Amino acid sequence: MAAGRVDVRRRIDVEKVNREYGHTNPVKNVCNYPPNSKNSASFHKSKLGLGPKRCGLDNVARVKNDVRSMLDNEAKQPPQKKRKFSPIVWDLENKELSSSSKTRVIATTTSLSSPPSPVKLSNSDSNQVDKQPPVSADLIKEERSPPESLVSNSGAALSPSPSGQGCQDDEQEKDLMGKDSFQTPNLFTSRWASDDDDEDGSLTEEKIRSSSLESGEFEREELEGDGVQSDERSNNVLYACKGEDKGCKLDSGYVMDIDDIREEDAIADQSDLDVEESAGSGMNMLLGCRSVFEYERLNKISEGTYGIVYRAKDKKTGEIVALKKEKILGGRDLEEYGFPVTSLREINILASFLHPSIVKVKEVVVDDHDSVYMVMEYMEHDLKWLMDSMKRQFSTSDVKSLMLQLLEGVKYLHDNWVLHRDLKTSNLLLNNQGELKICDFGMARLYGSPLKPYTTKVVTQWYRAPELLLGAKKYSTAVDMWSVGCIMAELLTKEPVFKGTNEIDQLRKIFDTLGVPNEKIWPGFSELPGAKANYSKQLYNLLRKKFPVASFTGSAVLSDAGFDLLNRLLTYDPEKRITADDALNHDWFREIPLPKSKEFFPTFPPKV
Ligand SMILES: Nc1ncnc2c1ncn2[C@@H]1O[C@H](COP(=O)(O)OP(=O)(O)OP(=O)(O)O)[C@@H](O)[C@H]1O
Repeated sequence: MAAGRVDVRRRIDVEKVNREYGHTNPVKNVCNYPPNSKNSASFHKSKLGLGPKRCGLDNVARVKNDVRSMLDNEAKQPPQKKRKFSPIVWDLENKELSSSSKTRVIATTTSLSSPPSPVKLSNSDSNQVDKQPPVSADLIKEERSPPESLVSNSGAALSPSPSGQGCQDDEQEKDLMGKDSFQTPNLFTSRWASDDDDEDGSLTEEKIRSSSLESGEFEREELEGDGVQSDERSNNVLYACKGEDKGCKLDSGYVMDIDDIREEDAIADQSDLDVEESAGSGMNMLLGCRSVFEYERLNKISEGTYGIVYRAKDKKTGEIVALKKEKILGGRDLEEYGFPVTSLREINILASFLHPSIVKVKEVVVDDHDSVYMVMEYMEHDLKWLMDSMKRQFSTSDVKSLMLQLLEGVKYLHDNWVLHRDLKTSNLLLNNQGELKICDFGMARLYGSPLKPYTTKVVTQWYRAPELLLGAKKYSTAVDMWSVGCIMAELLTKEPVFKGTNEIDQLRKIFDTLGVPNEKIWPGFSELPGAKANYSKQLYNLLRKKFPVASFTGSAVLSDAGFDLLNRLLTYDPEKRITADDALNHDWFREIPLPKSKEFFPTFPPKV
């Protein structure tokens, strides 16, 4: 094992877990939730006071109270090493820590220096009207900092063992789970041994049916001898990609270089916590989790940069779930951390959150190859796929319903100090109950005050805010709100609104539609690194042309109120861009046609 790598194959110290989490009953198995809690999310929510009732919380003082009570509670616990804020919780063995000189994880101790400003109608329109009430003095005075409660003790428990039985050795497993509750998996004959699926990435109805007949038999023939290559194959995806242009080209022309994340991590390293500080406390993310063999793999849904998503069935309950296999990309992440930072972020954040608009992580499971899988509620569609396959556009009331749910989710994230940083239609899932949920938190991170420099290579290019494209290193929640604006436009027309082929072209497309910004409408614009370049000379905001009040051609129409919301989302100056909270209260959602209720939302043919 390379120096500093996390040894995830530790056994659980059941007694320690019981001691740490104050269990009166011994931990039986699986993830270390306290008695009566159904899953880690509810555990963390109840512990952090961030449960559903707190959704929409915008009172910073209340958050601080949560932090205080959390800290008080912690003070009553046996002495532990204190951590600074970190979205990442893991467990390292101290001896390994000392052997690595560079074992630091990204984190931020920051909070927002400038509170949300009054929102003005802006963009390249020269006549800006201040239509919003001033921000309350209390809010401005309040020093905003991320609640420590959010970042401590979060994360599901993970810990693969070399035994192939998840995190326990055989005997312990039998004791904890009941003698016949666990079927010994054969890695080399299981569907989980291979990342491959059908050539077209999906199974036919017939194959899905036959694969569900009896797990094992069908797969055994299909995948004999395939397992050993699976990790190599998934690694090769990155290497092949990196060989080309140092980055991975994604669905919408977005190039994300793994080095960008590292660059960001290095920036964050300068003042944030190091692993050593985090190692002494927090949950072991790999502690006590079940094996992936509890699930029968059905078909591959998607393969992205950071993970492969499968549809799978819980062998015990028959429940259909989505399993995201976190890719171990090799390189520094693997050598120094033993696990990709992006995956740690995603698991840690998702396991901490519980909101109807955020995809629910049920548990984390492992296999014998040290692969980690996030088990999520299964959602039938993502909005990108849906719009690509739909013949008609969403109606205005459909779009309002989707936008409200999206804004609720974004508000929840921002209230809880998280920037998603990769909002796009393929990261918005929709189920047949008309529920929208945000997924893919690989790029998400905590934010706080004072603003810190982060990498600008976040957010898929078409949804990337102008401040990021122009190289601003300090940014905040407004980057997500720009993406929400792009998503609103796309939901109305079924087409991405700014479809640049590269970063320069992306800016050109934005400027061609909204006009070139200037110091008057965006103070500080001219100081941005990219502002000197010679872009378009187009001075006017032509957005209304793309979204007229009426149309005789069947193209998207937008009322004045709807256009006002879109314009406020696609406002150049991040300080003036509308917040999720204000957007939720926008008049557009109160005018006819009203948002469609979820029960009446149309259903669509399944993806598989
Ligand atoms: N819970 C889920 N239920 C159903 N499908 C899902 C679920 N989560 C993700 N997917 C599908 O998998 C796709 C990729 O998921 P995700 O974005 O989390 O992976 P990723 O590797 O980070 O992808 P990318 O590189 O595109 O960002 C989604 O667009 C969606 O189609």
